[in-house]
Amino acid sequence: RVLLDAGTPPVLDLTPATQVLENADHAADLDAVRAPGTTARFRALAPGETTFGYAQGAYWFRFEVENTLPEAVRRVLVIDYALLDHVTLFRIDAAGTVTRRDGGDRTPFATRDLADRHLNFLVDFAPRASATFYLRVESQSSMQVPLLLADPRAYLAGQLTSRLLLGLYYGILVALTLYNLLLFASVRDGNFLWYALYGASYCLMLLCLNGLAFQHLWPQWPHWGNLATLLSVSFSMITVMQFSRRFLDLARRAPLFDLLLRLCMAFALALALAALVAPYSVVIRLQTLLSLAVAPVILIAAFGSMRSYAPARQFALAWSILLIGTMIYAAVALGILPKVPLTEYSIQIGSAAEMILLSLALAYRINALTAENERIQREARSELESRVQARTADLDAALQHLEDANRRLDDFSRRDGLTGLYNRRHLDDALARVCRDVDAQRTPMALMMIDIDHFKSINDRYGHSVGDACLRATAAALSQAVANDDAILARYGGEEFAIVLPHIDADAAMAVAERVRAGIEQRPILTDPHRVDLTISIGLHIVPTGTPCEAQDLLRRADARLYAAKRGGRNRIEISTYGASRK
Ligand SMILES: Nc1nc2c(ncn2[C@@H]2O[C@H](COP(=O)(O)OP(=O)(O)OP(=O)(O)O)[C@@H](O)[C@H]2O)c(=O)[nH]1
Repeated sequence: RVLLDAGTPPVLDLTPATQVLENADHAADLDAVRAPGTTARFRALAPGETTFGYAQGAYWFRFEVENTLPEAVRRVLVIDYALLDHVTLFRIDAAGTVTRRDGGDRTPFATRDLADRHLNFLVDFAPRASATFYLRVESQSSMQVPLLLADPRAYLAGQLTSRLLLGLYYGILVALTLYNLLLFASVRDGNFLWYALYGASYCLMLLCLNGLAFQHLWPQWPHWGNLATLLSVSFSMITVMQFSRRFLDLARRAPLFDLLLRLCMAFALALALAALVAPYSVVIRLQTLLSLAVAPVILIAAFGSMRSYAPARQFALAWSILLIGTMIYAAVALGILPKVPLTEYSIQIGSAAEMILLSLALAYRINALTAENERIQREARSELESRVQARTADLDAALQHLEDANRRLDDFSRRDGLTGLYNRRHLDDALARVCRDVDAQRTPMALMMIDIDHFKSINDRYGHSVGDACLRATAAALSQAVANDDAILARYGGEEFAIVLPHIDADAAMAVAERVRAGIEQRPILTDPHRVDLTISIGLHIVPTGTPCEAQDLLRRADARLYAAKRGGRNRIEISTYGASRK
């Protein structure tokens, strides 16, 4: 029996003064439970015993209240749990009058005495009057019946604090949801969308579970309120599983967990559809079981991915905090931890921290992916650069080869095939160049035209191949004779050679010519089995300092001297300068 006196606390826990009776077949009415035999079967509640699991039948609670004060007292009877379906309160006065009140979340919200998320009934006590209460509770949800008897004003004042904390909590959830929705709109990364959907369904689920959705969103539609609870539970699970699968990249990193979560998602979706037709009690029980399975699967998957995937660490931390919050809440329900705001709201604190951490984890993941992308791009760029460099080097080498080949080809086209000396084409170019040089530097120069004497007769006598050998030997002898001079030696045609001597005066040129002539004369050509004695005739033309040098004129004049040497008896040198000539 509860006594209302001056010392009674304004919010009183009725549990110690309450008796309970379980009526498995729902059939008993007030008279039946008041029958002497049945009354005796009521048992006192154990300390803190307010939850009875998913109960099949109806529960009857019984308590007596006596107002010992000399004035009338108004109290509110509160059931501190939002989801009970049908609650009937019978009050029996001392005179035996029975009054009945009905409530529960299957009854429109407006029927409640106080506009509060918890079911409540106002009860008035006359001075020094007492009453016995029978409370019949029937629900497909989990049977939780924490009874309070409170001064209405004190109760509502206490609710203000809890409303403030809940408001703060939902504010955080809504802000995070909207923030991630905006991020999805700009970044177009599906993870943000799934996070936002998870945030929204989780928020709705908690609003349903703590009675605020019924009070504020659909007070007229209790049936929809019950359906919405089931749907929000299913969608919270579906969205959190999809978010986890995507965030942790389970399809690639842990295909088995991915498959497991996909099956769970399909099951959760099936339960959402079942909620439309199946009894609430069946669906909510299966959902509770499923959620007990899903939470550890996600946590294990997150811990498993941690080593190879850095963003999984924050994910695992976020989940751990939510689970710790849930465990603290369970510990409070089991009476292991005291019920203070920090523990009472541990699920809210845990899930708010979880949502914040997950949001940070998303940002971290984006950063990590961006860094990874940049690294790949950087590597691809440097790979490309090194390939371009390798190709450029190949190209350079090919160009070099081509240049060398061209040079060799050019050189080849300027060489005489038989003797290896420069040919006439080269001589013409070289002579023109030397002319320009000596003109510019104002130095003298000389040109020697050389012809082998009676070469035709060598051919005729020994044969053409011996003639060729003689040409090669003569070429070698000439090269040797002018090796130390700055001379350009060429085979001018047939058995005729030319030597250009740049920057040389008449005497020096004459000395070279004499050395060349004597060299050939003194060195017979030995081509087994023949010995051929050769002589040459030389026409030498000198361009003295200050005289313009003209290649064709020079050739003509040197050639003229050569013929003079032939006419003069051969094996001799004829020399001329502009305007003068001498032997
Ligand atoms: N074996 C050989 N003979 C050549 C070559 N080019 C030209 N000849 C020969 O050289 C001879 C040149 O003779 P000619 O110009 O008549 O005069 P020569 O016999 O040298 O008499 P002179 O010049 O008057 O002393 C010709 O018989 C050509 O056939 C060659 O590459 N090889």
